[in-house]
Amino acid sequence: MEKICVAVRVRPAVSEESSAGTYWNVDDNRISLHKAHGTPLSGISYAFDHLFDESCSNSMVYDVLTKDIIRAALEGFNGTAFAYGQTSSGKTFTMNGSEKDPGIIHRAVEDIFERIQMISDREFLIRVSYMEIYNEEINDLFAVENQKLPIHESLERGVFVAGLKEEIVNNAEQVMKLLESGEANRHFGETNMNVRSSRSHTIFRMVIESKGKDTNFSSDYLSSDAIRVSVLNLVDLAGSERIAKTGAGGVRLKEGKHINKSLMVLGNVINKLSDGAKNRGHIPYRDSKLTRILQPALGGNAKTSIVCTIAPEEVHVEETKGTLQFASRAKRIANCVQVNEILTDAALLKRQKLEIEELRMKLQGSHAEVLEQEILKLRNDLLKYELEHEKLEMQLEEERKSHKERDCCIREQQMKIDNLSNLVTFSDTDRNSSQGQVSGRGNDKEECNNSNSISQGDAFSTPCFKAVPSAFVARRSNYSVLPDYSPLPDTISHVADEDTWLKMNRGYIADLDSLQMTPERKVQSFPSTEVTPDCPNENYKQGVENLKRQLELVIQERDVLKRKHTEDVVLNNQLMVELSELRQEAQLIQEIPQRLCKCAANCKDVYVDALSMTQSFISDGKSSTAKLVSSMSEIGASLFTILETHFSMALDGNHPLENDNLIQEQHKVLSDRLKSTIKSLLASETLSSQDENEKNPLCRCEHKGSTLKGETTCWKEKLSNELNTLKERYHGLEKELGLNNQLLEESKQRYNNLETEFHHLLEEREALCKMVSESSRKLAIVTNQKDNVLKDLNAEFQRRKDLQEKIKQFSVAFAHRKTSLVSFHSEFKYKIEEMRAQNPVSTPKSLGC
Ligand SMILES: Nc1ncnc2c1ncn2[C@@H]1O[C@H](COP(=O)(O)OP(=O)(O)OP(=O)(O)O)[C@@H](O)[C@H]1O
Repeated sequence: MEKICVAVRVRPAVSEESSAGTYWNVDDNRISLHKAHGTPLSGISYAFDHLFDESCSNSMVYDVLTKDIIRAALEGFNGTAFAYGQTSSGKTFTMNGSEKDPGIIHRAVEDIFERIQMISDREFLIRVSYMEIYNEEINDLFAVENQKLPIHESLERGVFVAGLKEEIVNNAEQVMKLLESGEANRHFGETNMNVRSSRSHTIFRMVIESKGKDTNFSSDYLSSDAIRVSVLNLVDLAGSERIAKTGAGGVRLKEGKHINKSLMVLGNVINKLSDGAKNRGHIPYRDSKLTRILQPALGGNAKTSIVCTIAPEEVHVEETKGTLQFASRAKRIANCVQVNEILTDAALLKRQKLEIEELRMKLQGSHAEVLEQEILKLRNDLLKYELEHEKLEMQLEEERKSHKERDCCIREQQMKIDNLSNLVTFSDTDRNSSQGQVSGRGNDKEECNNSNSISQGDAFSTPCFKAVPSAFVARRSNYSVLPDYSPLPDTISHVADEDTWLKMNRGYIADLDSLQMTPERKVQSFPSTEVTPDCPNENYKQGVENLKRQLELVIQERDVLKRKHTEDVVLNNQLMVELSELRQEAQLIQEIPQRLCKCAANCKDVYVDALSMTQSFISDGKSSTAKLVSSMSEIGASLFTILETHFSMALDGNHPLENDNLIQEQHKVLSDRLKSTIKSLLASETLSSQDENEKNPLCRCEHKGSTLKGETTCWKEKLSNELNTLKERYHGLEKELGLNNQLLEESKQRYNNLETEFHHLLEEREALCKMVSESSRKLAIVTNQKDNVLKDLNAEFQRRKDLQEKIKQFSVAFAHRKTSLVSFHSEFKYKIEEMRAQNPVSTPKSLGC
């Protein structure tokens, strides 16, 4: 993107003005309005890329502002240079110049042909055309018969004027001659402001085509066959004008209206473009032929420079301010510039061939080796990644398997623990019952004694399992409702007999033969920091349950937070939409002062036209009626100017009330003028008519008319009618102005309300943002908690594993003890048998002792 280059040129003053007024001060690249005694007027100061004061020549302007654009045009960039400013400010002087000091167009033409001579490696073809836009119609200045030409648009040519004569030119002289003939066809006219005023906008266009001469390979081989086409527009605009000042009527008036309208559209286009890409919206290029033709130069593909010409006289202050405002807006526009190259088929083919050649060379040369190596390396890397991937997949699979196994194992272990607990509980009951049996066994013994020791061996026989099956079976059947964990005995001596062992191992498939004999060691009771001795398994389960519940809660909370977050995001989006709507509305409101400004300018024109028409009815220009009308005209015009100033101040963001001094000054000047007019009129009136005149200045005119000699009655009536019409129009305008003011007030009010609302919304949005960040923070905490819970679960899992390991050790030790008990039992039996055999008389009773 490239900004438009904007410069301001101050024309030398036409006449010496009284030093009482204001003046424009040029300092480096800044221009500001100063009071007579040198103090700058606040708010009226502008800076530009370049500023040319009265002493600057056209050659300086060309060198600084346009030379680069002209040179870029030879390299294939589109270029446009135009002059803008009020009438008689020096636009034509800048573009066309004089004999002594040729203007931009002449210098550009000469420069182009000089440069072409210097560029040896390219061929150039230059076509020129010259057109004017007169009363919104395009005329060919090279061929007078080509009038009212239409504008067309095509993909290849963009926007173009159909039927416009284009002359192929070979040298500067040829162009100069053509220009001269074109100038002759151009519309000029005399106005109060300029004896030779341009009544049309003119566009001198040069189409520069170039092609490389050398078709062999060169460093620039890629574009040797491509054709570069650039369009250079040199534009001299007609000047904006105040009809009151130019004194235009009839044809001039019509021309002036067209000029003003097209310049207004240009101003609108510049305004929109200066708003920046985001806010600009529709650009009204099509509203005038001028903007349509200049479209590429305004925000399009062209290097553009604008020279804004101003008149330094105090009487033109308002117009100058308008021009400077236009210039400062234009300064903000950026164009997108690029070389215009057209590829012919041959060029395309050649370009592709070269590309293929280049690729082949790359492959064949040492580059190919590097590439091959690189490919090999990449392949190796790929293989490595694949292998790693496979390995990781296998690991993952193994992990999954082991995880499953572990799960199964845990479940099994859990069952075993349950069984053991049941059995331990059962063994207690069993022991109690076996104690009862022992005490009952005493009776049995007695019975045995009675039955002569038939069942002696029963004293050592294993307790009958079938004797207590029902309780055990009942317990087993209620397995699932049994407590999951019961304390294991501290020593294995409590479960010393084989049957009880068998009972204990029901449901636990333990291959006793495979059990290794381990050295006897003291079996630790179950260590558990958290497990209470009375019901540790229950506690474990409960702990796990709690953790699970916590996890669920955390997940729930996370879901709620997520939902809330989504809702917040939706709300935020809605707020953003509302915000952009409000901004658009505010934009519209901001445009109101601008519209009011235009409205005031139009009203002023109408008012001044009407008064100048009235003046034309008065034959005696020195009569008091003429004086009255003329001073009314001036006062009215000044009033409108004040209004315009106020609106333009509002447009620039300055509140009119803030510049109270200026307003008061203007007000004072006006009242002084009014007073002096009334005084002079009063002096020529009779005493009787004086009172009446003071009350009603319009009646005064009538009376004056009646008393003045030499003025016919018919004339008087005409004048009075005219004045009445004027009065009505003036009142109408006053009303309109009042309404506009009211509208402005309302708009301001609305704007303030909107601003307040906007602030509220911003606050709300901020609060929402805070809530969202708070929610995110909570979410992070909850996620953290969840991680902790998962860690706890893993720890729990590990503890269980350890526990199972201990149970296993306990089982091994238990088996070992059992084996030694069994061997002890059989040894004991054997010894008793032996003793019995040695001492057959000893009684079982004594043996039992
Ligand atoms: N920089 C300058 N130096 C000397 N004379 C100038 C300069 N600028 C303008 N003038 C003179 O001022 C007069 C008006 O200038 P010019 O015709 O160029 O104004 P303009 O802006 O083209 O007016 P319009 O819009 O009416 O065509 C001419 O006589 C011109 O020679």
